[in-house]
Amino acid sequence: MLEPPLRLDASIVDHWPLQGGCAWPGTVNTHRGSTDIQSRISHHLRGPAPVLLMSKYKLFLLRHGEGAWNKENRFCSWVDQKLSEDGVKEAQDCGKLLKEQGYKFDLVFTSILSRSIQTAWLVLEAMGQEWVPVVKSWRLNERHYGSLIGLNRAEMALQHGEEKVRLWRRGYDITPPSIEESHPYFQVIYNDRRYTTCDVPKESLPRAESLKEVLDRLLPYWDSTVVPEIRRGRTVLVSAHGNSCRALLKHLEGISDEDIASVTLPTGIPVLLELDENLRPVKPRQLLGDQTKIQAAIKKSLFEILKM
Ligand SMILES: O=C(OP(=O)(O)O)[C@H](O)COP(=O)(O)O
Repeated sequence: MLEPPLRLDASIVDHWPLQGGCAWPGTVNTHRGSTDIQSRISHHLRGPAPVLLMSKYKLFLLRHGEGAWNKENRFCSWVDQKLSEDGVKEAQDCGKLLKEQGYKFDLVFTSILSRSIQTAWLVLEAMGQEWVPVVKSWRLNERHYGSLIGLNRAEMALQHGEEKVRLWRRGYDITPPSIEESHPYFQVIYNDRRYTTCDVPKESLPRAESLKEVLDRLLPYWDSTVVPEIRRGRTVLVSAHGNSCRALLKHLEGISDEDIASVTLPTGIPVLLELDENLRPVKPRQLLGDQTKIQAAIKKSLFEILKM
């Protein structure tokens, strides 16, 4: 069997032959104690009596279709933007693809931001599965980008330097400056009725988050609400955001704090994870769809964020 590469980097994105549409997560670093699916699988394949890791559950993660502010290159975060025309099409195409491939969902989880909910609806509609329950939680919201919300990333780079913006965007435990009451989107966000429905008082909701803090607020919900459904054998779709999905991938795949920087998800592309009985991946994640387009989108995003 072809040995997978040790890390996802720009050259691997370029040259590594995709196997069955798989994108191998950039994670090894067993010395840091991360649980690493590559070594788990290699271990099983190299052992005297190879044991095939059994896929017990299928889980789908989806970053919503393109939103208006994705197009304008602005930090959208907790601002409730709708999908752009292209984003609507991405979500519909995603649903068509999942239908063609014969997948059936039992339950969908979304954030309480419209772009993830609208994406879930469009996917279910295209699949003819509109009746499937959709459960919403703020804990799947996009990362709270604090005072950066609404700002254009390219302008930010000119003002603060590319390195600073790269750290704010991809440093695992770097929290951007908090949103202040004088911020143009403060009232828009915190006076929105949806934030009175959360399982914490409005005053305790975040004012800025690192990716680590996203994972910290997401995990209790994941463990208490989503995991039991997966264990019951339900096929779950999580329709969420770039960073809430990255946080989940980090958790499920045991990606290191460093390597998560180079994991990026294109909008509207479903990610299939096959998990064992302990909810650990048994094979590389699969980004479903046209592999040439997917790899081009990943490359573009990695170049833009990390200049890789
Ligand atoms: O709203 C956002 O992501 P989303 O489009 O997945 O909801 C963030 O602005 C993503 O920003 P980043 O890619 O700089 O982390």
